[in-house]
Formats: sequence, C-alpha cells, structure tokens
Amino acid sequence: MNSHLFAQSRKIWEPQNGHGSRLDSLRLMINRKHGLNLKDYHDLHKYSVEDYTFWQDLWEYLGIIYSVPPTSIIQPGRLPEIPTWFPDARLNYAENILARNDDGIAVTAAREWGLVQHYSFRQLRGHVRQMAAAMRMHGLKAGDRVAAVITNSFNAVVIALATSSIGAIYTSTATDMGTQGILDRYRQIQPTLLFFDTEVVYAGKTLTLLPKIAEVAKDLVPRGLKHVILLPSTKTGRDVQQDELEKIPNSILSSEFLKADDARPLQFEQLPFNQPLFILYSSGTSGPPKCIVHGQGGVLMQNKKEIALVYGCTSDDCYFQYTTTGWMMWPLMLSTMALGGRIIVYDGSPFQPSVEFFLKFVSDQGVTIFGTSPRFLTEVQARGILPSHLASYPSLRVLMSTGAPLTPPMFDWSQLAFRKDVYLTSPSGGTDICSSFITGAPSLPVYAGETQGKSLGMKTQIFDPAGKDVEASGQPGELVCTRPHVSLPVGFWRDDDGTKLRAAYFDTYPGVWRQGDFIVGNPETKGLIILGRSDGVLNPSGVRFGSAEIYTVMDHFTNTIDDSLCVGQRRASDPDERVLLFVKMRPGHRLDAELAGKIRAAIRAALSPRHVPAYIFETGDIPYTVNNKKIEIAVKQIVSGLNIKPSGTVANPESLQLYYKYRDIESVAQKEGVNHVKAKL
Ligand SMILES: CC(=O)CC(=O)O
Repeated sequence: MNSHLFAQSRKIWEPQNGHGSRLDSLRLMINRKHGLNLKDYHDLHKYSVEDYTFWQDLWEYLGIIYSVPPTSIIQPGRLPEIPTWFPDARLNYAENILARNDDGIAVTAAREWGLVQHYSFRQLRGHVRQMAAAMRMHGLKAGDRVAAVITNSFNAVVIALATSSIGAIYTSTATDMGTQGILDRYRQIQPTLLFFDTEVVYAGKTLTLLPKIAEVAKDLVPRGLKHVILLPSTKTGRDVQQDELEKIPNSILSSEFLKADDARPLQFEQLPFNQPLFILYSSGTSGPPKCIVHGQGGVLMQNKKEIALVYGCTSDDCYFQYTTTGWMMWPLMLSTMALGGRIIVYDGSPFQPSVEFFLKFVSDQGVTIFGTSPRFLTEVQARGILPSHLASYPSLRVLMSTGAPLTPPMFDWSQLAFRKDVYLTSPSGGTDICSSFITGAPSLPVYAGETQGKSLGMKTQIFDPAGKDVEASGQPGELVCTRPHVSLPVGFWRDDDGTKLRAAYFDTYPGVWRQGDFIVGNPETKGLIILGRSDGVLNPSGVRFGSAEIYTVMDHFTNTIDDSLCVGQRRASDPDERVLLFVKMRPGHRLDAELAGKIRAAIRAALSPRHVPAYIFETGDIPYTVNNKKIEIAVKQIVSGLNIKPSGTVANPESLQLYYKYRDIESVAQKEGVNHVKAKL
C-alpha cells in the first residue's frame, strides 16, 4: 500500500443537518420494494452495480416523466458495448426539465458588469415554446443538429430546451473558441441551425464576434447550414446592422427568426430513451475532437441522480455552477430545474470587477449549491481572501469542486473558507459519460483529499496493466468501469460501426471502459483519489505516480507560485523517464536556487526522494484546455521529441511553444543555471 498517498486523509466533515437524507430515502425505498436490508451507502452501491433493477428503482425514485412507461430495462444495442436502455419507454428530456410551470424562479442570468435578471418557470416555458415554434417553422426536425457558439446565458437554456422538445440534437461551444476549433467540431456534425452571440464581454473587455461568425458561416453553409441566427449584444441589446448582416451568408437576426412563431402550443416529441440529445466533444489536444453523442434518458437520469442524491437538491435550492456552455457541467446543471430548483447562469469572469464582488454575489443570491474548480479556489486562497470575511453565505449547503483533483491542503482550506458546516465534495467523471464515476456520498464522512465513493450504478474499479483489480491493496491503477450504465455515449457521430468509440475506451481491456484516469482507493476510508491522467503517469525508475501528488505539495507555495505543471520526459538515449516540474511565478517573484531547494525538500518530505523532479524550471505559461484542464500529455510529448499541432481545444496554444526548447534540456539548464537532481533509487 502507498501509505504516503493517504497521509493527509483526515476526517474534516461528518453528515449533519439532513445531508444524505435523500440517499437514505432511496435506500429505504429499495429495501421496502425488494425486501432487502441495505444498511449504508456501500450496501446501496453494491446493489446498484449488481442488479440492473437499480435503474428502474431510480427511474421511479426520480419521478421521470414519460408517455410510455418502460416494461424492460436493458437489451442488446446496435454496438455490443452500448446497450439499449428502457427500449419501449417514450419520454422527452425538455418536458422533464420543464416539469414545474409556475412563478417560482427557474433561471437567474447574471453578467459580470452586474446585470441580474430572473426568469420564472412559466416565463422560461413561454420562451421555449416560442423558440421551438420558430425552429419548427424553419424546418427543424428530430435528429437535426442545432449548434450554438454562446455564452452561459438564458438564451442558451432556451435554445437547448427548444431543440430537445423537437427531438433535435443540441451542441454548443463557448464564445472564446477560435474559428478552427469551432469548425473542427461543427464540420463533423453539420448543423442545420447555428446560433451565435454577436458580442462578448469578458474581464471588462468587449469583443465583436462578427468576423468569426462570417468565417464559420462561409465554411458551414455549403455543408448544409440553413440559418445563422445572430443574438444581439449581451451588454447593449444592439442588433447587428444590415450591412454587417450581408457579410454573413444565411444570417438572420434572432428577433426576425422568432417572428416565424405561429403561436402553436409547446409540444414535447415522445422519443426513445437513447434518442440523441447532446453532442459533447472530447478534449484531445491534437487531432480533430471526437463528437460524443449522448442520449436523452441517460443524461436526464444520471444528472438528476447527482443533483438530487449528492447535492440533496429540492425545489428550495439554487445551484450556481461556474461553467462555460462547452463543458459537461452545463447540461448537468440544467437538471436542477427538473427538481424544481433554480439555476444561475453567469456570463463573464469571476475576477471582474473583482473576485470579492463575485463571492458576495454567491452569498447575496442565496446560492445553496456552489460548483467551482480547484483552480478558482486556489487563486482565492493565494490572494489571501477568506470568503467568510466578505459575506455570510446564509444558504450555502454544498461546495462542489471539479475539473481537476482537489488536493488535501485545498480540501482543508475550502472546508472552512465559506462556512464550517458546508458539505464539500469533489466528483470526477467526464464529458465522455456526461456524469461522474466517483462522487460525494453525503451520508458518509468527508476525508481531506478524497472523493467519498463510487457513483451509484457505476461499477468503477481500479485495474493494473494486466487487468487485475488492485483497489483493495491500495495500489494505484487505471480507472475502469466494468458494467454498462445509462449514460454510456450512444456513439460517436459518424462512427456507425463503433471503431472510433472502441479505440477510445474499450481497446486496453477488451469490453471494459477505460477512462484514462490514474486513481487509487484508500482501503481504510473507502475514499478515492484521482492522481492525474493515466497517459501522464510519471514513471521514473519504475516508480509510478500521478502529477496530482506533486500538485498537492505545490499548493503550499501558492503565495509565490501561481501554477505548476509536472510531466515525464522520455529520451531515446535513456531507458528511464525523468520528472520535470515547470512553475509559473506570481508577478514580482522569480524561481531561484533557494526556492527550488525548498520545493525539492517539501516533495521529498511529503512524498519520497523518488518523487523529486530531476529539473525545476520557471515557465512563462501553462497550457490549459478550454474546459480549464491542465495539458500535461501534449507537453510530455513535446519535451520527449514529438511535434504537436494543437487542436482548438487548447485555450492558449502559443504556450506549447515554450516547451520545445526542453528537448535539449542540458543546454537550457546550463543557460538558466538550473541544477539537475539525480533520481534517488
Ligand atoms: C464531473 C466531471 O467529470 C467534471 C470534469 O472533470 O470534467
């Protein structure tokens, strides 16, 4: 067992104030229904992955709205890996999201310059009805693709739900995606309608998107794009002028598009469970993104499950997930409304006009569930800001961090930063399944650095390279899922025989889903720790460890170091891999031999001499994906001699250029006066 991995696993929270009561009510319902005696979360999880009846139980517990009830749960699908769920049921995703139809607030739309608008469930339904009618009048039908390049806004919610009501397929990217990134995605899926924000305001700067829209439209119109619908400026409400419109083929103002509304009532097409709902994109950093098609029933059930059972969401809740429209957290957030809860869609930077303003907003809006990321929490901590000194967060019950592992020091800080009694959870899953493999279990204690358990219905296991389950031994390994679940993608777009899907997930362990995460389980607490991406596993002298272990130590240096990146370097001349650590300094600070020495000493003490990087370099920038994930694999490939053509998924592609020089690491080290530390064996 790698005991250093669990050295900081201290209990920091116990279930209280009704947390976990919805999990308990599901468990008791299953006990009553099937004459079982499931005693706790672990029993419930075991049942959920041994008997597919769990999914029927969950369907009932969540109150899924349908027109034709399911009479069977699972049958073989077109691809052997992807079953057909609830084959005879008929339902509609948008109908489920819009189940509530009254004057309660459904969506609060906020902009970084302070504008806050509330929309009731009744108003939302009215907007969706109008949009769906206009879409139908413009010829949209089930199975067509509706794409958007759009900020996190009320418009995005309306367009997605209207699309789903018709049975068409919705897909979106954030407005900061470059033309190439947009085309890499939308050329593949060939949308019929494309909605585009015409202007974006971020971090205080206003940018017109018109030149980008023209480029994208010129490329996609010959590929079947019928209408480019231009949304007005989010700040001034200004519509695009006639002469600007003429430069964009097939363009139409959204106000004109909506005039096609013939006042017909909102109709929810009743469709199979596996009917495609959303297309999400894998964040590969080179090559075209994979277009992952998710079915309506799987997304609905998995997301509602997470929000109801892990966050304990009811109609009294308000879920604020800071996200773009291109990340899987955006669809996840929508399911809050299926439980009658309110969502906040936030357009802009959390640091504009100031992070203090943003944190007060979370409190003032009565947010009960706040979803954020380790990167945001670390930045707040590094600036010496304690959120609880700014506001009281009277309603906050759940603090959720995802997108990357939350390290033990950041667990400790976050647990106390807002309110001492907040339930802190750090789920992990992915775009690939639009849900989580491991997640919170609010009926269990929380240990710093650990995700509490495996998600219900997900047979998440830890495999060694030979396919042996090593979880009980405390050894790290590959995160795999050994049983089908309802949000397996229904396929990749234009991959009818499943070749690409199989190569992406099922090739390493035939028939078993390999997620590509490196993970370890704590045999004592049963908690789980993601150690990094498995392709980025560091392997000096045969010692395998994840970059997250190094980042945990780096969280002690946040007053001088802004960010860090840890990768392995392979060279033909050396059978061994070397660990390189790149640090991006805060303004006014430099990496010197003394600081490098302190970092090495801290890594040696917290982990082991074998974890100490061979080199530590100062870098100007660290590459991230548009979904805010550190890019390790492309950097590892670059420093090991490969040339990379960055895809549109890389948010700051120019940063990759900074790493090519490290192929000749000795001469860089000599020039910069950086010491090489020989790995301790
Ligand atoms: C829940 C998640 O899986 C979020 C992410 O890491 O992208």
